[in-house]
Amino acid sequence: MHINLKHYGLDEYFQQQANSYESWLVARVTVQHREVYNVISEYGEIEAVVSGKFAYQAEDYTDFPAVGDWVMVERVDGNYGRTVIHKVLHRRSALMRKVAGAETSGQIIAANIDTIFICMSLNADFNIRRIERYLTMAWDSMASPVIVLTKADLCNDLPEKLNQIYSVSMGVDVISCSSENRMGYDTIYAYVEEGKTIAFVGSSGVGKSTLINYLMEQDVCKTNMIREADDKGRHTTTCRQLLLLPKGGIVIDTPGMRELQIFTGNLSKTFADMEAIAAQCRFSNCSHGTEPGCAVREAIANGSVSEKRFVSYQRLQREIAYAGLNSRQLENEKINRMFGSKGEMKRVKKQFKNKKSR
Ligand SMILES: Nc1nc2c(ncn2[C@@H]2O[C@H](COP(=O)(O)OP(=O)(O)OP(=O)(O)O)[C@@H](O)[C@H]2O)c(=O)[nH]1
Ligand SMILES: [Zn+2]
Repeated sequence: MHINLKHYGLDEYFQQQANSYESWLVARVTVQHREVYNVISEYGEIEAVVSGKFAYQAEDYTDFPAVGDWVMVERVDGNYGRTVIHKVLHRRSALMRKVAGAETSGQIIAANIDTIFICMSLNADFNIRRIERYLTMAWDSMASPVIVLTKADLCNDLPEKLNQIYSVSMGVDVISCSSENRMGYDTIYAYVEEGKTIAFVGSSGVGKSTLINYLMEQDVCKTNMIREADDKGRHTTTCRQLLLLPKGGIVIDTPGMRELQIFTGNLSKTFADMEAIAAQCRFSNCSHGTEPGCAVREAIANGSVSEKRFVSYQRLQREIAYAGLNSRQLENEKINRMFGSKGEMKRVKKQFKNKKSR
């Protein structure tokens, strides 16, 4: 069996990293169970576990592979048994969430997503503040967000809702759609590209599965069940979490994507307007409370910024602080996410130089 991994999104960025591990095979994670993964290599799909050394060296959950990750595995003959994951290649993007409980460590929900569709229905689920949260998270993941408003058929004030969305979406594309008449579906399709990975987030019931089934041209869960051994060797069936679309492109749909809590957020992009105004406050550390010369309070007073948006901005700021990370840690976190670690970044740079000078 020979599988063309380009269809699964293997491009120059990952191939170049993979080239530096000659004795291992490059593969992409398609399913994550608790400790067992499914990975697809050019020889087909196989179960995999991380090596003992890998687990020992991992500092937190984010170091472990996630669905969408490109990994280096040991070569195995034939498509049976389990292979060993030795390395996670540097992620181009990573969607994170808080780990349940009080821990401040994050968990990767999915990696290497190119376009993330933020779904919200135009009826019951409609909530501008929720869009702000998702946008903040999407920007931070380094995937490009697109807003998808579903159930347009159940909405009788679309222009007004769209205006509300535009006021917070800052140049992000907005698509409204309906499964009733397939309005907007072609526009969504236009974002799907050979070798590019997409994902859908949003509250339960907004219509994510409906859209995925449409793109897959079939009922995903019914047709993509795989039989495999669980941790205890029992045979179970699971749904693939990374799927090839029939006309090219890849969709990631993991249980964790379906409800997301904010872990880290990139406020400066979602709230570029607020930050620009805040930069004009007399004091650089202005809390926009009672300080004199506060440009934010002035903007609210003269109506150029809505009070609600300001409250939402402050709440998100607090949440990010609660996640236990200051801006410096956030930066480090980003470097880690992109390059594995600072040491790893140096190693890759060096490798690249050596290659060029050869
Ligand atoms: N009227 C209308 N109903 C829709 C539309 N899209 C989806 N639905 C219905 O909404 C319900 C929920 O849709 P799903 O696609 O299962 O929603 P989901 O976001 O995948 O939900 P979870 O699996 O819980 O995350 C289903 O009954 C769909 O038929 C739409 O555009 N218009
Ligand atoms: Zn101020």
